[in-house]
Amino acid sequence: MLLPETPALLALRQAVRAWTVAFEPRRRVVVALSGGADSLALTAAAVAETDSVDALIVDHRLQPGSDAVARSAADQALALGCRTATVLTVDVAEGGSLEAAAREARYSALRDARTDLPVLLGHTLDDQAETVLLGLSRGSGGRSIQGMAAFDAPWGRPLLGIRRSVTRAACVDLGITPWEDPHNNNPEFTRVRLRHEALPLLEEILGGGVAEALARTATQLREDGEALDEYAEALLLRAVVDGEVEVDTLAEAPTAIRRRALRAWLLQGGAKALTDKQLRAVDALVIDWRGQGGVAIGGGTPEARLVAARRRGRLILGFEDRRRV
Ligand SMILES: Nc1ncnc2c1ncn2[C@@H]1O[C@H](COP(=O)(O)OP(=O)(O)OP(=O)(O)O)[C@@H](O)[C@H]1O
Repeated sequence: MLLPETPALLALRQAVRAWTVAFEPRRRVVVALSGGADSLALTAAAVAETDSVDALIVDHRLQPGSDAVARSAADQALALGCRTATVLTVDVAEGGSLEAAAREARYSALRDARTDLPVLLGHTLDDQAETVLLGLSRGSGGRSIQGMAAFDAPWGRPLLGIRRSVTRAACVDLGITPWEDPHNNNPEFTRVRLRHEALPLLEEILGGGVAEALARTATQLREDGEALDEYAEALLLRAVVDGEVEVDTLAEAPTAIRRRALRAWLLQGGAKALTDKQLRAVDALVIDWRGQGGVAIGGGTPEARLVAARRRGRLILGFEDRRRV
């Protein structure tokens, strides 16, 4: 299908072209297609800008008629010029958050079906802005507000600089009708309220440009974060001896790098759901040593706690029997 040269479609093609040059020189991609405007517009641009596009559509089977929605998205993908369009049917685990379970089932099915190609997702600048705001509410530093990466293999996000209004306009230009997910208007979801209530209010009060500013901030923080992570990794390499960390080597480093090194060491040692409070307590073993006891970290077993402690100038991470008093 030859695409009309409208401003929306040209902007989308430019975004996909830049992404492909940066991350996929083979010019072969998979597109994760929900049937919504973002991923449909992405599919059209990917067909125009790469040599081969396979569409994967996940049917979560959570709503009546979901098979027809998936089938119709597959037909649209083929009409747009995809090489293949495959519907993946998944079973969503019950119990807990349905949204999270659906996401997990979706990403796992996409990962299994992608062969060795990157999977492009239709996240836009608006999604990025919402992600930053959601991250702010978690409040655990730069990492939680650096948003989504343009490429976090195998997941590619070429549209992070594109407004949602542009993907809508592109669908109009293409004469295709996107599917509207009923969840996108359900105010029970925090993200939906951010989209329809919080962001428009912020735009009004602050005079516009808020979504762009949030997305720009995310990009900058991600770049800074990646650099700091690299320094932290190098520091850790110098500081670790037989799995233990030499305190003196860490203590010299600036806080941002030292904390990142400690975080990486704890995660490598099996820490789970590490909190800022735990990390600060472990950091205190390095820079505020008063002979205090070890710090219990999530990631132990029912019988044993995972504990970071300081012994003879080194940090050690080990299991401690929970029955011990
Ligand atoms: N049913 C689906 N089948 C295939 N791809 C999908 C499906 N649903 C979503 N996607 C892909 O994921 C992108 C993001 O979708 P959406 O914003 O609905 O996801 P989300 O639940 O917010 O998940 P995320 O955690 O990835 O942000 C879509 O643009 C599309 O590329």
